[in-house]
Amino acid sequence: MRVKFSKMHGLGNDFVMLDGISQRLKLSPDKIRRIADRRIGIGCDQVLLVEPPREPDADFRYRIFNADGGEVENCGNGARCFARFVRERRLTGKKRLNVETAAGMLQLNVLENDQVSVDMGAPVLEPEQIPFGADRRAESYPLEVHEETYTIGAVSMGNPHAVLLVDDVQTAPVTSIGPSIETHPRFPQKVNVGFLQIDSRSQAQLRVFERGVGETLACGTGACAAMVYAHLRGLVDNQVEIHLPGGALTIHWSGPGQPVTMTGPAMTVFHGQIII
Ligand SMILES: N[C@H](CCC[C@H](N)C(=O)O)C(=O)O
Repeated sequence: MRVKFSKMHGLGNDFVMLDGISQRLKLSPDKIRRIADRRIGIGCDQVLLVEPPREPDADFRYRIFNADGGEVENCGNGARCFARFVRERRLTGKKRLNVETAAGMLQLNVLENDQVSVDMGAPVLEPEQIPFGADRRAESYPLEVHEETYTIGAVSMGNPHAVLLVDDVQTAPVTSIGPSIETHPRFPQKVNVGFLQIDSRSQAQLRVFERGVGETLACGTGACAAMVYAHLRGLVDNQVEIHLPGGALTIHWSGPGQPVTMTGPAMTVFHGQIII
């Protein structure tokens, strides 16, 4: 089957965008893995599928698949690219979009100069909703990994995140303990793992070992989760510029129960057809 796609990225977190409205697609985990494979396919961190909405007040439904083929609940960088994609493909002329995801509704606002702002909804902090194994909700949690005990934050942005504070993000053990935390038994649906260096009350640096992918150049939900954890610990103000290896995102959050807003770029690289 020939399938049209657009290759896009948000700060180097790269995506294959598929229009499931103008073309009938039958995807499987194996097909997703082949599309995402950087040798036998197109290559990407996530495959994003645009579908007609099921909710009455949604403009579109958008589904997210990690490179390992697993479907997940949310993708921040992907949401910004999604907004640009549906406008470029003339699927809408709107600049304010309501988008249905497995994690709930997102509000997207297309701004000038390739920027998109996303209302990511309120973070979820109750352990059983993350899900994370803990007796009760706490500001941070001890986590045993390879006979070491790490202090983590646990936050869901629709998808689960563990966040560790580090002194130097360049030397953080992203690839040595990232995989062990990603598959830690206290995270029954696995977890994205963020390593956060706080430089001031409004500036921080972050690297993320993403569930189902590995380390990416940027992670939008990871930036939101990391800012929420730092804010809960009283270490940052209500707006923080999070610097990831691929570039910076502006995250705004004013406290529990409030939505997190993420603003950043979305770029289209090329269009093509793949035979799957
Ligand atoms: N790996 C994530 C999905 C993609 C998130 C990331 N690419 C973003 O921009 O938020 C997960 O398994 O929950």
